[in-house]
Amino acid sequence: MQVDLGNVLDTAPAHGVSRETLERLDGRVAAAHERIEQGREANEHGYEALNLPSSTDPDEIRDAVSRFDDPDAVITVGIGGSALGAATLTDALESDVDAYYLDNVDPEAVERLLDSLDLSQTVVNVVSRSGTTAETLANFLVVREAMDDAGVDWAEQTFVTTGEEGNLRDLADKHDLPLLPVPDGVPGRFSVLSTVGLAAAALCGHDIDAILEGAAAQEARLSDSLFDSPAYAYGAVSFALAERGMLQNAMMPYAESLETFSEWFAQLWAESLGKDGLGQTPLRALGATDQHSQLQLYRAGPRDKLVTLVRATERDDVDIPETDLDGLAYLGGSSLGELLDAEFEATEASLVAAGRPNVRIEIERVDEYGLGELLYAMEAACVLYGELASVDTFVQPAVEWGKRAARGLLGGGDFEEADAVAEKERLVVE
Ligand SMILES: O=P(O)(O)OC[C@H]1O[C@](O)(CO)[C@@H](O)[C@@H]1O
Repeated sequence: MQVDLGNVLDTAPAHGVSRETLERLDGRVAAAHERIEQGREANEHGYEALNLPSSTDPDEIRDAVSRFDDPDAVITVGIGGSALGAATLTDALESDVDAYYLDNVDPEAVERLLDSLDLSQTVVNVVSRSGTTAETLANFLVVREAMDDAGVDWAEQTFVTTGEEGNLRDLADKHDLPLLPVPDGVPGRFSVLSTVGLAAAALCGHDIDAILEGAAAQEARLSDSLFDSPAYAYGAVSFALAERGMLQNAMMPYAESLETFSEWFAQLWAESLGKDGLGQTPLRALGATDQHSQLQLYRAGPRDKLVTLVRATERDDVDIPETDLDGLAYLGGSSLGELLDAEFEATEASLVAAGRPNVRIEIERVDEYGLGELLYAMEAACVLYGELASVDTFVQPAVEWGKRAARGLLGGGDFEEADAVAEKERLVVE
């Protein structure tokens, strides 16, 4: 994996960051790295996530899923980091097992999925670190009833991934369900390289050892200089650009297989760094598609964006047949991969031409090793950014207000937040 900051330097000083600025920042990176290493050595909450390449036990995960005999599908019932990491992996990699995610409580979507599956051939992984998340528990109860209605012994086809206590732990104990522990010091958005993200991947037959090896390769690159660590280079330049007004970060992979990765990145970046009025808003984009959608804004809209362009340098390819269509003959005889690469390079140059800073991240292939590298590097980049911004990277207090309001609206307790909902100002236009 490599991170190329050239296009950030090229847009400096007006809209980028100069090499001199990065060299000045490197001293703060060294101090941040020391703090991170202390946190890792002490397995402090959150920092523990950066130890997962060695602390995760792949055999424990394989043992837990080995009892399920060749399912057609796996449904992961979870939300946020309890679903997005696993989805990033299974959506990026091919498998004979279909992986689905119930990470929302849209009744039509839930019903459509359950009606489409042979539940007798479906394994269910209920994932919740806290064991109390309303959406996850509600969806589990719906899935369990659907399995009952289908005459399927749900307990035979369900395993739980959860923390040391809570409703899910109780349920697993009551029904003697197979259980994978969620590492206590790892927030959900940092848990893809743990039991949380790797169980579905293992069920789908993916090489979870290779995922961890890729992650370990980026772990080994963490150093006291951003010029020696791709992860820290990305974290430091993202921070420096945000300090200079680039308060949005468009994550734009040029690979359909990385589309869910952008969703995972959005939670990691937003929930970790959006604190104290600070943060850098992650935007989800996809190359080449969004050249025909959002690029106009990135090039000619407000000067408030970093564009992060990600690609694999190796991939399977498809030839474009020769053609005599007027004006299109230049495409014939090339390939879709060559076209995608040309679009990638043209887009990054077009952003520089418009004075819009962008970073190029390249992995060799979108395979288990490459995904492990990318995911670990983004996590380490996020932790570094949080240290440089002096925010509490590993908590998410702002999300609790809405949970209390929703619970109050459903009669789950007496919450003043629910009262505030009832007092909503209205100006309805019909
Ligand atoms: O794994 P849990 O505890 O169900 O939490 C799911 C998600 O909800 C959050 O706690 C936010 O509400 C995320 O941080 C987390 O990934």
